[in-house]
Amino acid sequence: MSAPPVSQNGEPLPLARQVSSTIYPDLKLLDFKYTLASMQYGQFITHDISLAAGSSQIKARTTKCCSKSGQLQSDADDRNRCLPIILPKNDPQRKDNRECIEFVRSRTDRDLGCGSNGKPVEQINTVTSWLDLSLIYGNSEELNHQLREFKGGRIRVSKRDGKEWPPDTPNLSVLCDPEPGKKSPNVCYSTGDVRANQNPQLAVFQVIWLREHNKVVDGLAAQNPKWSDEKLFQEARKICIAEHQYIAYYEWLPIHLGALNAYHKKLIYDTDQFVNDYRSDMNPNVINEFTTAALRYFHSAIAGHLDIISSIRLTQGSLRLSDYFNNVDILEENGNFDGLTVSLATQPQYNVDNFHDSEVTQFLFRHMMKFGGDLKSADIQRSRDHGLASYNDARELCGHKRATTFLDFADLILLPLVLKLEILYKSVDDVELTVAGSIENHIPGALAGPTFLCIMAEQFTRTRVGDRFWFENGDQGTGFTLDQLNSIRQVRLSRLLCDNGNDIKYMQPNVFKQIFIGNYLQNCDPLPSVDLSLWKDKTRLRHQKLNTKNECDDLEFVKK
Ligand code: HEM
Repeated sequence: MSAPPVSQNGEPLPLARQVSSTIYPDLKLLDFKYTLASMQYGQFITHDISLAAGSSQIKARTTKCCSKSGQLQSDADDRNRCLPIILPKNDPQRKDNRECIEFVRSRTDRDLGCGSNGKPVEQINTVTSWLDLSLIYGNSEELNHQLREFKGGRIRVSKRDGKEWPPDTPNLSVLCDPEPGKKSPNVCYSTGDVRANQNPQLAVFQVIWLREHNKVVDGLAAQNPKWSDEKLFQEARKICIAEHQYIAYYEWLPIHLGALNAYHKKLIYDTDQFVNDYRSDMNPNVINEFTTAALRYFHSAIAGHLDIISSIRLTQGSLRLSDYFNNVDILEENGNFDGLTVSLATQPQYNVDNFHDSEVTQFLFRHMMKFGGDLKSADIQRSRDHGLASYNDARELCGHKRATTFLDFADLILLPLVLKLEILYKSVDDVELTVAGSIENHIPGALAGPTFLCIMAEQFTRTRVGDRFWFENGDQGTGFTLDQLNSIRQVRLSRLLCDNGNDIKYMQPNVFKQIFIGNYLQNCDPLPSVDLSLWKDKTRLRHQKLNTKNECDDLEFVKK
């Protein structure tokens, strides 16, 4: 019902940390094509659509299963709350007298008293599953109201150095890990998502999109001075969500799923017309196998250091990621905001493969300690916590032959890695989706193997087809006009970085890709942006014209 899985013969599965160190060693291989923006936008998309209730994605929780210094706590045996990640005897962290890494189980429908008897528990997503910029606008009306200024349709900001930043949170010690003993006040942003301060470049995107909303809203207000705060806010929100959906599906997805694959699966369309593929019977919720396994595969693209890079792409400094988890002070110091933004568009992401940077596998959220957590172990432990389908089940569901021997896995996985699976697991049916899915050979043109691609394609279909407000659908009441839609289809993330950085003058058109032939660094101005004049209220104009000509009868006719 809720117990984590054991192996087919009833013995425990290999320790998650053992699997992590055997399959995912630290090797820093740079991707020669894609930038850190590609990795970081993936996390931004994730935070828009998924946050498992109860899982700590920023720092240790109050329920302690394993202390910060790595000792099992009294709650550790409470299997409803705790599943501490046990360190194997030969683990490097054992030398520091540590025995475990903190792991609190996700909350389920049973915890909320709404599970059904006799059915396995289900985890709960605490954010809206739609791609709706909920991490900027909030996941509830209450939070949305806290975030709004209720003047001119704007989102509340703090102004510092003449720039707009998200307001400071009153929950500094809950959401951030402030630097002890620091003289100047610590910055900790209050946004639509609790994870906004988790790492500096995630926070960069939070700031960019907040400023984009306020930029769009000011543009709309200039076109339509009579519009109310509510009208301005909702129209700007609708435009920003459309821009985000366009960037996610037409810029980001083709890189990760493969452009042809995305096209054939009807995730993207080559058209200048409306596309209305909404299905009221489509469940848009995030699939557990997607969010707890497939999408997390891109954790391997995380770089353990972040460069600070000038507008003309000279590296001016570098910082260690684990020094800046849950601490975004750096964004507002010494003009670093632009330096970190430009670095997103310049620094290569790490190869999407089975290697992970030790900044996230040894030092995650370490906050002044020598060691910290291990993201890969957490991914494996979380997949057990959520009771995911096995690799063999998922593989079969996605149209591949069910394996009966380990060698059968060699159709999709390189032999040396199959052998590692055989050493770790007792039976082919014990092999976990999150593990084997992440070592499949990539499909040409995509950044994942067939099983993860199949799960991701299913999810991204549900996310678009299950969205009644999908930006391309041309709904008469809620959608855009064709001109407006085609203007949104011009937008690029590059232009957003230019417009909403502090003072960025140059950018390559596709910031997910490194500067190369066909993607040269160029002046920001010619990069396309949404033409807000298309939102000038035509009905009012026409109304005025007709009235001035005293043609009220014609107006009645037009209305009809
Ligand atoms: C510096 C970058 C990142 C850090 C530090 C980070 C950290 C984390 C942490 C701590 C968790 C929770 C682990 C658990 O206890 O279950 C998590 C969950 C997750 N991450 Fe990341 N992550 C990063 C980037 C990414 C990227 C690039 C992607 C995908 C493109 C991604 C996708 C996910 C997903 C899908 C989840 C599960 C969310 C949920 O449903 O609760 N993350 N990440």
